[in-house]
Amino acid sequence: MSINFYSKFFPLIKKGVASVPFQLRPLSTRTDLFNVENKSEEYAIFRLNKPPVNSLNLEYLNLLNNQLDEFERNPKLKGIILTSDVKSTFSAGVDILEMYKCEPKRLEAVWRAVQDFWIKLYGSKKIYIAALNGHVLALGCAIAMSCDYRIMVDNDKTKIGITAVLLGINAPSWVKNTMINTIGFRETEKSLKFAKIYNPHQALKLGLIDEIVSSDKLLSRSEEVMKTWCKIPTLAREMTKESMRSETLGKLVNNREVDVQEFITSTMDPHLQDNLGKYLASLKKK
Ligand SMILES: CCCCC/C=C\C/C=C\C=C\CC(=O)SCCNC(=O)CCNC(=O)[C@H](O)C(C)(C)COP(=O)(O)OP(=O)(O)OC[C@H]1O[C@@H](n2cnc3c(N)ncnc32)[C@H](O)[C@@H]1OP(=O)(O)O
Repeated sequence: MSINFYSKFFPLIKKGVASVPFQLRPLSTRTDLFNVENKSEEYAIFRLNKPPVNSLNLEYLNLLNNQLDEFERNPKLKGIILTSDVKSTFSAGVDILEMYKCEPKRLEAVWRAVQDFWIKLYGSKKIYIAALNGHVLALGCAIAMSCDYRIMVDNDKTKIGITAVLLGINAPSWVKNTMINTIGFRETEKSLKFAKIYNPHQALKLGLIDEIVSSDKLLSRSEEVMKTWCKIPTLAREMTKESMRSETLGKLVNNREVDVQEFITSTMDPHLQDNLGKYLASLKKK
């Protein structure tokens, strides 16, 4: 079995690693939109910070993709805790303004960046723990499901799920596959077909998340889990992750153009544009 999982799927990144010698990174990286805090040589906390809801537009996706590459380039780093500094929201998914009345070229770039993000995250050999401080919707939910473990705050008002179908959208197959791998086929079918949104206790029962903790314990519990997992023999853990995920990953890696075209065609559809307009207005009316 190949252990060169990351380089198999990311030849350009491999090239970067080969040509740029590893350099020691500063202890933390802070931008206006996210914050990386290296807790030790072994793991870091990666906090999204794009109020009000960490929606993902093209520029933000590009920024986050660069940061994922940065993590991959650090051979000592074993894991990342992905969380959000935005009060009550982990992520509301793609910025709907990128999809509404959009230019096809820009929409294509957005979706390619979404694909890149998922491929990098789902295909990473590192340990990703999602510390879900708030709402986890649409692509935000796909991101959480692509991590290795999900811990969510104990707050009945916090929502997690994918409601694409309400807008007339058939979720992309890689999102469906990620969900099937997380909660199984039947629950995925019900969840997507009926636009199910769950509170943390419902999500735990389903296996969509792995643990619930009070908000003050979210990070300490995530770090506790991370420290335990960092002790697992690295190579064996990485090989196990690769063997569990390569088939699902390959389905998008080998099918990116079709996925892009499907997304553009369905998003540009006048009926969907109409729905998106009404949806945006309803979000703003609240
Ligand atoms: C719409 C297409 C869905 C497609 C799904 C398809 C497949 C799933 C897999 C991949 C997905 C890809 C595409 C997407 O991810 S599209 C994003 C879909 N996201 C949502 O439907 C979430 C919508 N948001 C909410 O439900 C709530 O905002 C939330 C529960 C997250 C937070 O509620 P809260 O009450 O705290 O805040 P609000 O007042 O609702 O929002 C504040 C502010 O933010 C704006 N906003 C919210 N979400 C988005 C967004 N995704 N994009 C852009 N802007 C967003 C909202 O309009 C408010 O704006 P303003 O009034 O302050 O101007």
